[in-house]
Amino acid sequence: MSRLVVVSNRVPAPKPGGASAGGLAVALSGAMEARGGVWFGWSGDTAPHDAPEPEEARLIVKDKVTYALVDLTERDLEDYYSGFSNRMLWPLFHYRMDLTGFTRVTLGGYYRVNKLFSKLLRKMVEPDDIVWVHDYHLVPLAADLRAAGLKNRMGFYLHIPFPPPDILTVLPNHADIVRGLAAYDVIGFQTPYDVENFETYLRREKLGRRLSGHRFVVHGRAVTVMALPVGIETEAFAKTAQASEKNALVRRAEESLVGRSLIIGVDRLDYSKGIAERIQAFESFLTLDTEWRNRCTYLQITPKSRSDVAEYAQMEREVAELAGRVNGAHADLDWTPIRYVNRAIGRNALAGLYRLARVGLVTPLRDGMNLVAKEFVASQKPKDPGVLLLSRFAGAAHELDGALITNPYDIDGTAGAIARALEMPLDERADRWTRMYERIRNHDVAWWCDSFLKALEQPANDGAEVRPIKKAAG
Ligand SMILES: O=P(O)(O)OC[C@H]1O[C@H](O[C@H]2O[C@H](CO)[C@@H](O)[C@H](O)[C@H]2O)[C@H](O)[C@@H](O)[C@@H]1O
Ligand SMILES: O=c1ccn([C@@H]2O[C@H](COP(=O)(O)OP(=O)(O)O)[C@@H](O)[C@H]2O)c(=O)[nH]1
Repeated sequence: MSRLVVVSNRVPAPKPGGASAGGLAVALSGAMEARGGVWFGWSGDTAPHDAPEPEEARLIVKDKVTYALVDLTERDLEDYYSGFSNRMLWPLFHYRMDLTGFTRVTLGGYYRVNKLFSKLLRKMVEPDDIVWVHDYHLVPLAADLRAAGLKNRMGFYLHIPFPPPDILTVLPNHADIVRGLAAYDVIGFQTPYDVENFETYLRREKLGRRLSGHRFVVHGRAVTVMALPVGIETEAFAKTAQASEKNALVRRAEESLVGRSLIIGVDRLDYSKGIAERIQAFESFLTLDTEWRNRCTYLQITPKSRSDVAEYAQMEREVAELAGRVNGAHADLDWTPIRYVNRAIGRNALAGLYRLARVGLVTPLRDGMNLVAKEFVASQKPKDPGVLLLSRFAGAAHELDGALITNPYDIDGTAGAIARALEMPLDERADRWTRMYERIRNHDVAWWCDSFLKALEQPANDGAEVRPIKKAAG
């Protein structure tokens, strides 16, 4: 078995109190701990503005995993992470052209950091290693590594949606980004919709086509393209949830409900998650279904995220104001309808809270997958499960057909679905839950990881023409 080298912007390197809220790190941690290898990426630390460019990554070895970490300067983070990745690619790929901000400076920073990663990484990669790069921050990395002579098998997985061509082409360097993808041997997307959008883009822009099945020609190079939905450690998560009934925080939360039904939402504070629309739907539900007043509590756990990006800072204010306004309008002397928590909760307690909840609200406006939806399902009591309300715009909706599927833009429709979920009889709840649990048990994170690596480790021998990759501009 070849050594695996995983590359991602965020690396959950072992550090005291380092609980990470974010699905990529959560998904990969289990897989990396099981297989071992090298995990390369940003350390999470900021180097001083005038620090010399690093010549080597900093290594931390824990069990089977070597974490190879790079500090980035404030300028790099501003341009590459906050700028091009999170102010251009993120909103655009989540269908939010209105929130994008493109500048040549941030674009330059994106290519600059990818080149820095390539410079440090190629010193560590051995000829037999397989390299698996994750997410939109690092698309050009393989082209840079190939330009430096690396011939390894390299795969790329996109954790966020791949948008339709009319949206993607808003990106001034869209052709370069897709040329960057062509340097990989295997490209993984979350859902068949993403593959469909990719294929339509190639056809319309005349940059490639499907050969057959999973094989595509992209910019003249043959690559494997797959829809492979990311999973969770389903059975381990279910056990954690069961054990978490005794967790002190969960017990406190349960006692504080004094018998009221719990409705839960767990999301990074991100406009893609539809938190404001969800709060509005909850308010509409309280207004329409007055008999539920003082009989349910909505707990929204929302750690702050990417606060250096202006759109996130603005959203922080708007959501806090909205939650405050709804509470002001509907609270009673002994009841606060919405508990809005801005800190990250550890996964043990989270599992117990999901299990306590009668309803899980997962209503993003657009989401690559959404692991919270799967964690909620994994945590339920088989004999008395809660109900998942799931946006049709989450990747998870392609798999979790036992959820109540909602349109988060339809505020009153979502309000009606909350009432339906709270009132759903046990046999229907159990039937829906069983279908979903079976799906996530059979398609867990180990399945996802093994399926991708199998495709990456076995070169396809289809004789398709492969011509050398031109270096991506930057
Ligand atoms: O690293 P951050 O900027 O703090 O953001 C956290 C992660 O958010 C995104 O997660 C995505 O991956 C999940 C797992 O596949 C998926 O369920 C979710 O729908 C996606 O939004 C982002 O793609 C990651 O790179 C970030 O680390
Ligand atoms: O307070 C929190 C909030 C979230 N999470 C975790 O962060 C991940 C969020 O992943 P998801 O795919 O739902 O969305 P993303 O944040 O990656 O867009 C899930 O595993 C959550 O359990 C956490 O550990 N603590």
